[in-house]
Amino acid sequence: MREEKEVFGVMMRIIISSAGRRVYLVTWFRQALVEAGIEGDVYVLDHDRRAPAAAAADGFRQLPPYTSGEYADQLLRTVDELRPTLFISLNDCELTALSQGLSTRLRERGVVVPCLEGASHRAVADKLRMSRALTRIGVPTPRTALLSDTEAVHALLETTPAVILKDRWGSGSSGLLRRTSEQLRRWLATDSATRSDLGGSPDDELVVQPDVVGTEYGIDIVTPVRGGPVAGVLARRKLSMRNGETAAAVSVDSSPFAGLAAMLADGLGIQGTADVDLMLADHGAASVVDINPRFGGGYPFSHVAGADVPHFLVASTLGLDPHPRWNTYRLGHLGAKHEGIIGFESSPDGSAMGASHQEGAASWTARAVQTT
Ligand SMILES: NC(=O)CC[C@H](N)C(=O)O
Repeated sequence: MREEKEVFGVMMRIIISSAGRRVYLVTWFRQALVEAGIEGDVYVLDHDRRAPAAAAADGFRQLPPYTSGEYADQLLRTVDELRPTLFISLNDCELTALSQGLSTRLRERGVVVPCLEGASHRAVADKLRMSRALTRIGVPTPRTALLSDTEAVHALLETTPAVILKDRWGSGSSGLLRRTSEQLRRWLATDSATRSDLGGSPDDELVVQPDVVGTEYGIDIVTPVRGGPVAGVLARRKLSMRNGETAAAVSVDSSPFAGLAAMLADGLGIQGTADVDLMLADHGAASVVDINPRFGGGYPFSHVAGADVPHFLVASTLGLDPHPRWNTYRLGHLGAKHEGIIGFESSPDGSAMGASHQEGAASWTARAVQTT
């Protein structure tokens, strides 16, 4: 696929579901289409009709919450209406639904849906299961025990001076607490009725892991959208976190992570892109602490350094050769996230309708103008 040549006759509609605040991804997918000369558009689906990403998209449809019995049927109706070529989700709950059969129903409609299959998805969504699954496929990961499994926790405390506790089903570092092993031993020795609250979650919803001293890295493992060998790995060293997401990071050479990426891609059956957090201990050993089978909060740092995963995913969906530059980026490039704001064209009741720079939105604007 060459930027300067138009790909005649190809019309590609991309749906980014649960796009939320990730305006940049909508923009980068739209750019990927334009730069490759592919006619197409990017639609956003979200429960929140004021989701910022909706304002950056060519079109928007509101969906019920994932917990609603209406969610799956409404999603299928929306897909039948919009007939996308590629459907990607940025939300872990939605990815759970996709991995449990919804992706099959979308694929039956001819839509390309990169996601993990059920067992692999369960393995990455649950940190207890993840540690077992990764150990089984030979990927280093911290020893993990459920807080409610007192025996396993005591055994783990023997191996480390300090531990971290985090949400078993959490994303990023949600619910993260640090305790010395001695503090946790004392906490466990206290009568459960009079114990201080530890993070607010029930004991079987928190996992305990050794507090690995080292440097945190984030990588994206990129594979073809229908699965296959690793096509690229993008890496950055995290400098700061905010709300469970990387806030500042510097791009680094990904080659030290190539072996690990291949094991994960093969062991889990990664499709498209997966965001992986790693700790590199001071003595050099890497261990995987979190896996999100989607674009995560770390990808923007690789993109601003020059990588272009949206381009690769578009090419992979259409069976075209990607431009090899998608997988190159400047090393040592520092990125820092900042606040942004986007304007919506509004309907008379104030609900978000889309942005004014797009064709689709232009008719909404006209409709809004007519009715006021
Ligand atoms: N929310 C997420 O995507 C998880 C955090 C992500 N791995 C990051 O480093 O930003």
